[in-house]
Amino acid sequence: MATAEAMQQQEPVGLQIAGLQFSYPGQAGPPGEPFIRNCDIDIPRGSRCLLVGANGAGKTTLLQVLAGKYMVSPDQVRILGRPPFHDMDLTCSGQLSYLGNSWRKDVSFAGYGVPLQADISAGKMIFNVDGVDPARRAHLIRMLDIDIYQRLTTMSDGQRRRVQICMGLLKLYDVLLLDEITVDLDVVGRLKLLEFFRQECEQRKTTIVYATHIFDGLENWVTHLAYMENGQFVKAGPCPSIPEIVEARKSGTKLLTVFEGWLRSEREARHARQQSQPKAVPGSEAATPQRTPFMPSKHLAFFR
Ligand SMILES: Nc1ncnc2c1ncn2[C@@H]1O[C@H](COP(=O)(O)OP(=O)(O)OP(=O)(O)O)[C@@H](O)[C@H]1O
Repeated sequence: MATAEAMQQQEPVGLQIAGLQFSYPGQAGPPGEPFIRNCDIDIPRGSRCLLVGANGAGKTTLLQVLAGKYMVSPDQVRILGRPPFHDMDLTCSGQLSYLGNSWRKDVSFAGYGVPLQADISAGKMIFNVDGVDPARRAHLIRMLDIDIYQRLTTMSDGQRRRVQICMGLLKLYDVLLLDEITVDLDVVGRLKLLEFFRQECEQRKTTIVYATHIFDGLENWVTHLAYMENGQFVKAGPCPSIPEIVEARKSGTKLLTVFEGWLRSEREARHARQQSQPKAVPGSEAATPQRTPFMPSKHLAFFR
């Protein structure tokens, strides 16, 4: 009998990265290379890909490139077969959506023309969004346990976050890019949301890429994995193709333990490299970090 993962292999590709190269203006990768590089992967529709890596590895940068926020060559990123920067209809039509941390920081505005910190109730905020299936709206409000009569100004960070997530999920999406959106949620809220995402993938073939540092409850949730180190994938693909994940599933080892091992090895290797480099004399040219000058003709990054 075909496994769920084998069946997903037969699905059309939801998201494809091939030969992607990207740097922020002035940002240098290794000598002669861009910061984001070697990030090739095919993620079939209906898959849930976990994006992991140390702080600064490039997860948010990659998700924002996938979301079409920065220009890269059209053949380097395809979402549902289309380039996200050039094909603005992907985001305008709601097929592609990015829910990120910046949303949380940017609390004065949550989209849809409504100030999030206005002295109004959660219900007024949520019901302000047009063209929403009422059953989906009711399901989200129940699943996220939102008190629609509570005023936004009286909410805790986590309660306000639930309203933001609810608004972000009201419309139907084919590809969801999630950038650490569950940090403020309590355990039950987080597990319910993960279950909701699983149903979206299984029933509607939504494709999800989820960057997070919280691994509880993801053992049997994730179908694909991409582990980033310093702007590139060092392990990536369907879970059955990654030996450490296969082994962890067999032995019942937690994902947290696997990722902790990878991150510790990465850190030790980095420290060993730093130790082996010749010490720079403070104040000398070698001690001053050199930045690549911004050259518009060489950098393809244009901000939307
Ligand atoms: N707008 C920007 N301009 C220049 N460099 C940036 C910009 N945003 C991020 N960076 C740099 O890009 C690198 C990757 O950052 P990014 O936010 O993508 O990492 P991350 O893996 O999401 O980290 P974290 O787990 O801490 O959220 C970092 O070195 C960061 O300083």
